[in-house]
Amino acid sequence: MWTIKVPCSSANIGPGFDVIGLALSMYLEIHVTIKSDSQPDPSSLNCTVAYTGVGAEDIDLNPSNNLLTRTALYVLRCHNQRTFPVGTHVHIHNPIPLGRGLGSSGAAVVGGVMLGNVCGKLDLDKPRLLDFALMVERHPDNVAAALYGGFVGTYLNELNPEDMARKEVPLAEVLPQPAGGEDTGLVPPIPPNGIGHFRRFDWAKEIKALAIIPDFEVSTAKAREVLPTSYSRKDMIFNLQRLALLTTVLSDSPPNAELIYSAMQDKIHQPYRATLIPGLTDILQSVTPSTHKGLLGICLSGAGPTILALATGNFDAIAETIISRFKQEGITCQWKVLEPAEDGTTCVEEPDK
Ligand SMILES: Nc1ncnc2c1ncn2[C@@H]1O[C@H](COP(=O)(O)OP(=O)(O)O)[C@@H](O)[C@H]1O
Ligand SMILES: N[C@@H](CCOP(=O)(O)O)C(=O)O
Repeated sequence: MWTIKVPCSSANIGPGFDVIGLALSMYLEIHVTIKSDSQPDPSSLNCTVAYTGVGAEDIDLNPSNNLLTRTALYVLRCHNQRTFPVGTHVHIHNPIPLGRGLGSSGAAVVGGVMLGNVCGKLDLDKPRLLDFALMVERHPDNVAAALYGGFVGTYLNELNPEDMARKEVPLAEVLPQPAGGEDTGLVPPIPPNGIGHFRRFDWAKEIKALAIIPDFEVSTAKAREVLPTSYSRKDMIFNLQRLALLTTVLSDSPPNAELIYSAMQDKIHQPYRATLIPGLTDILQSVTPSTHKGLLGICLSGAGPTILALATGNFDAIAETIISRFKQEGITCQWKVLEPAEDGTTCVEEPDK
């Protein structure tokens, strides 16, 4: 039996759109058992899936549709293994809210790649696992943070123009088979080596991440559709100037609230996403280190709608202000104080129970 644990993540941290990611201490857990004395069952690809945790009613348990197991199948098929090993059972326990900007899909993809690695006894290293994950979810910020842990900066190699034009690579394209349909026997596209690159930054131990999670979903795909396809030089310079400081000021101990707050300002995604998230602009402008002691900076988490407030304390008061602003829009929220997840994805073999 194996237990795979993958942290959630908060991408962008203000100006670092599609670049910066922070792994946080809420974990997707995948428990894998393989009973090889079972009967082969080609109709289920030899795999049964159970799911507990958030959004259970929305998650497809068919292994050829479920994002996590389908990603594992992609990895297996790239290694000429058409199905899961006979008798595979995958229990997914997921506390990461879906479609809230906390990297649930990135965690599922990273977990799926690791699942494929374990089931196929492939022994792939993390750089190669990153290549596979990036073929399915092309946001290196979430995926590298979830896989490696900590606070990371990432970039993708320049892809050919056709691939560059596609911001998301649907799994249907990497796994050429209609979901639930007949196995065509085709080998899916093998990822090139070293598609994504990452670098870990230090993180000041005093800084915690307060996540205020509204009770509605914004799909990442939808939150990317509202973004412009080109930007003014002025707005790009605004973000680059702040991003250049951000990675360093978040490692300074003690943290400097004034610098962090201004280094977390953004002009290339949050203003556009405000059309999908009532109250966002007001929250980002009105919750500051001068109004709230302990606050260092505030941003949209990933594609939203979660708000991420970096703070050293006073979490209740900060959360209460943001929750009451959302309440004016008829939106309820939950909140959590999270810490950087330093270890990233882990996979531990345990004796069968
Ligand atoms: N553990 C999981 N197992 C299967 N599918 C998942 C899992 N986590 C997320 N997903 C899929 O990813 C979708 C959310 O992805 P996305 O819109 O990118 O939001 P997020 O910001 O949470 O990553 C879910 O609706 C679901 O289809
Ligand atoms: N950089 C991406 C990150 C999306 O993160 P998610 O947690 O919302 O999936 C973006 O901002 O679109």
